[in-house]
Amino acid sequence: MKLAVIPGDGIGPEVVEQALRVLEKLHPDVETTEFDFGARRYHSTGELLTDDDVAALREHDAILLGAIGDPSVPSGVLERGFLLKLRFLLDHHVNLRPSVLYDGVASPLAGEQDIDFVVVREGTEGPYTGNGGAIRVGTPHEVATEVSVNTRYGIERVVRDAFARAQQRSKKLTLVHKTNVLTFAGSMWARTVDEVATEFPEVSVDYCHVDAAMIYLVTDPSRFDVIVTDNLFGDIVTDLAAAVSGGIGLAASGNIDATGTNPSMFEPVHGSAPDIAGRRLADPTAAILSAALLLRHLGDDAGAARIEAAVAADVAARGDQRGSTTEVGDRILESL
Ligand SMILES: NC(=O)C1=CN([C@@H]2O[C@H](COP(=O)(O)OP(=O)(O)OC[C@H]3O[C@@H](n4cnc5c(N)ncnc54)[C@H](O)[C@@H]3O)[C@@H](O)[C@H]2O)C=CC1
Ligand SMILES: CC(C)CC(=O)C(=O)O
Ligand SMILES: [Mg+2]
Repeated sequence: MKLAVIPGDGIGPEVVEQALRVLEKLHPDVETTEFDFGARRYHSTGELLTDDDVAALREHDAILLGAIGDPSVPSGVLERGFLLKLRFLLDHHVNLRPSVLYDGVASPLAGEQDIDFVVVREGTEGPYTGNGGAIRVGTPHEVATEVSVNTRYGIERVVRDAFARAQQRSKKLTLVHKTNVLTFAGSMWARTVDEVATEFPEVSVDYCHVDAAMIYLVTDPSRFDVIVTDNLFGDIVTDLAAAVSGGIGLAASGNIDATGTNPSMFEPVHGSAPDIAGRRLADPTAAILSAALLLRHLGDDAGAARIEAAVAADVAARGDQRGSTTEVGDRILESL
């Protein structure tokens, strides 16, 4: 396995270190190439992501990323100029974000909870494409636009992927959008879901406006199995999904090119957490579970299941005594 590793900024290197230990334990022959993308490289060279970088990344079977973003760089420069650019260039159209409440993990929600759903977030379109601009900047008459780009091609492929996952799971798919207000894009999403649904007659289809979906995520998360949604809604929904499922430190994700043309990239849902960076306080579990998604994507289901079992055992045992980043890694490695 040829693995590109992007530790990135903030807590990224701390959590990636632990995920790599786990991957190397299961695949001692893994060949890793480390890339120094992020704030430090940007400050020293001015570079974010060059054509040569992308070509080099394409030489790998998969990419493991920590996080990108740093307070020393204006907001958006690294996020847009590196992270989104990379997701778009590698056509990571399926942004896969499972939410599972593990046994023994406390949810902030009251009562017994049964949370096991996956958000299939579109990863290459929506309002994240940089289609917009600003005029009269800095004046009282400034105007800014950020246009959401939705293509039939882009929606259909992610919707079909979500249906296929629902077919393999509990056969229930929920479209989350805001069709009552964002009528142009919303209509295309809803019609596409209706059309693709005819290929999956066993999957029942539900729809929630995104605002109501946030209510149900807190009051009745068990109603969800597979959620399909656009890039912006999916970003927001999955931070709340993480919070109700035991915290952002446990939430894994995959940025997948489902055609297999480009290497897919696996990363925690969280960001670089500058508020705790450098203090060994970060929970590396999300990065470790992202490594499990990586292995499953590459066909090693048994390895992925071993990591998930080790994590399940650890989160059940740790209670609120998680310990340092390294201690969590040590325990999960030991359990493996
Ligand atoms: N995929 C990526 O690389 C992402 C990058 N970002 C970037 O990260 C930077 C910080 O963004 P924020 O909005 O603060 O989001 P964040 O996800 O980095 O942090 C939000 C909160 O969660 C906590 N947290 C995050 N990961 C944790 C972990 N593993 N263990 C324990 N606590 C954890 C942080 O301490 C903070 O209180 C920004 O530059 C942002 O653009 C944000 C989200 C995703
Ligand atoms: C920083 C953004 C580009 C990414 C993000 O928040 C996410 O993918 O969850
Ligand atoms: Mg996010």
